[in-house]
Amino acid sequence: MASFSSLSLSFISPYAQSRSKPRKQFTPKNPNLKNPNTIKTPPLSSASGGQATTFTRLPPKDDFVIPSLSSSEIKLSDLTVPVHKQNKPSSKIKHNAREAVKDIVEDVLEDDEEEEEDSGFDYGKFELFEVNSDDEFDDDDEEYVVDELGFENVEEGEEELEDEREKEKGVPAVMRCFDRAKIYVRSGDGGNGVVAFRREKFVPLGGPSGGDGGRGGNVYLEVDSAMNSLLPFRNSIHFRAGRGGHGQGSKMNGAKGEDVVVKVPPGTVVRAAGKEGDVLLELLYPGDRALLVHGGRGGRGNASFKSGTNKVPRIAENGEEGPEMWLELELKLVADIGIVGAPNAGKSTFLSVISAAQPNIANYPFTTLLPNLGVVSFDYDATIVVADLPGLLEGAHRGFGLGHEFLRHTERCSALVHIVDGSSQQPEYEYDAVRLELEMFSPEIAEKPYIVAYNKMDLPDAYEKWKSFQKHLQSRGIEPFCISAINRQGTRELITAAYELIRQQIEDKKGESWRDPVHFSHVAEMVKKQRTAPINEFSISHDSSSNTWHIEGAGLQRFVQMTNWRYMDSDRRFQHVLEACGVNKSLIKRGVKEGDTVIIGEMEMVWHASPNSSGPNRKISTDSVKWADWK
Ligand SMILES: Nc1nc2c(ncn2[C@@H]2O[C@H](COP(=O)(O)OP(=O)(O)OP(=O)(O)O)[C@@H](O)[C@H]2O)c(=O)[nH]1
Ligand SMILES: [Mg+2]
Repeated sequence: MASFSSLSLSFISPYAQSRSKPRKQFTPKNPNLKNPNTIKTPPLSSASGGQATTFTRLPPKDDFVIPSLSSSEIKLSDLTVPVHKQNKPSSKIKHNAREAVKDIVEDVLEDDEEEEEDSGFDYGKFELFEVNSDDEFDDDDEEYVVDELGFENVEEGEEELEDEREKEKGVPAVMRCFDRAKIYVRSGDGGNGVVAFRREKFVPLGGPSGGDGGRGGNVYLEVDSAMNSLLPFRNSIHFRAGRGGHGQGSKMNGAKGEDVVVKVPPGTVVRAAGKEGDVLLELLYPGDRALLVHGGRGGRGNASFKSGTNKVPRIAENGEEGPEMWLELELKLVADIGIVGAPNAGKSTFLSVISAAQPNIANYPFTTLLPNLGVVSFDYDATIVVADLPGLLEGAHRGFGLGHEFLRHTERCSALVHIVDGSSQQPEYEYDAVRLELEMFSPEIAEKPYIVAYNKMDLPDAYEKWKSFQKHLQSRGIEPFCISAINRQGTRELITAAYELIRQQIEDKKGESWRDPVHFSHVAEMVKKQRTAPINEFSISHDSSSNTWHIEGAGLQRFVQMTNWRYMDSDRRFQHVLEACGVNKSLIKRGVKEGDTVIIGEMEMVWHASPNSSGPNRKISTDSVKWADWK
């Protein structure tokens, strides 16, 4: 209350006192921007298109967990880790002659690498698939069981720890912002109405001529086909539409506030912030547009209040404040085919040879940190969009590696191409691990049609293992393709086969793509409905310790906000409305007493009971002046 009275001194009208506005203050993230109001309303094309980028650097090492080298088994998930040469586990048992030859070749290769590499770190992954044969192939069954159990325990503990660490560190900002963003939108306030009277020579008593305020600008979301990520929202997240112009004399109405159109990429899902799962909108195709919030209504000028009983109204309204909302955007890429596989399998290489996309390709895991899109054109005038996703690791569904961040993009794909690295130690194991991750992440994704492609057939190592891999998959009823992405061998056949899988769906979609862009307005209507609730819908709560009555009701609050207390007729109208909508009656029924505080929206009033008119009266700066005194 003390702060209230100090506030009132600076108020324009000696009569009026307003409670401090409850509107939230939005502090900009950038500390250099001291005043949030200095953020300019962006122009119509406020959020320009951004490119999905491929980063060639490895993510910071801190983001990945160094595996326990003492563990008896190196897991697929360990691939992310640069392993120190000296500690690298080596396979001791040769399963057969071919393995032995391979190991010799590897040893030679390792020696070469050691000479070249000064850092002592090796990002190559294939060695890490090795299973420490000491445990797995131990002849002594009992020991094996004990070892296995012991290992299981250690593994569980480690996994929990790793989970926690992963949660703590999260993923780099650029990856988080690629497909998720939180934005603030606020439509423009309406302009104020004005009190004016026509004064003209030879026109005595020209009558009221105050014009209405203009309506505030609307906020729209629109799909921009040039965008393919939500990265532009890293820099600007506040979108405010322009305020409507104030009314003027000679019945001149204020200008309409400037609209704001926030551009988003195709496939953007919109939720109200903090409400998981509550999808407000899905903007899928170019040109789709949604009206998010209507601008505030312009306040009426005194010309609009002229009536048979009041020909000289001295009243005008404030413009309605524009509604505001925080929204969460999520991008789900609209790709027909998703390329999945373990890191370094050759996914980006495959995309680069089947489309014009130029993703970065390098011989280490996690070259691709953000998904890349490519368009594949077939001879017969059909095109499909293919997405190359970051590599998947064992444990991806629980947050290991990077792939899980992007796994949900596969939800919209009609089919998957699963690339297996033929040069890995155990391609079958790599295949199984990735499939398992897909299944664990979402059974729906796992049910999508998919094609398996065994890559790097040009390498003798991969060539040798192809037959056993093929048999392994055939035994499960899957016929794998073999390709050499780098030499473009088998790639055309592979993508054509993938296309055949989804041909029907593509043709169905074709019809859809010719549809007119959809214009949604249900969100704005919903917000409007909430704000323009009937004025007689309110609830009353009483705080007996401070003798305060709170009256809650969207319609009433809006009415209070639009009442311009500068004009004397506003008070009369306000009292009349409170009487008419039943507030006074309800308060009397609930036992309101002389001097109790009544709060409606931003307004704090004192209850005065009198024989003629009982009702809440605005507090006035001097207690000696009473409503009845100046009525
Ligand atoms: N010999 C051979 N090497 C290949 C083939 N395809 C890809 N590679 C190489 O394998 C390495 C990894 O290729 P990428 O296309 O970057 O693999 P990726 O699956 O996209 O890897 P991440 O993005 O890290 O998950 C690169 O050095 C490629 O040159 C192939 O058919 N034969
Ligand atoms: Mg890649």
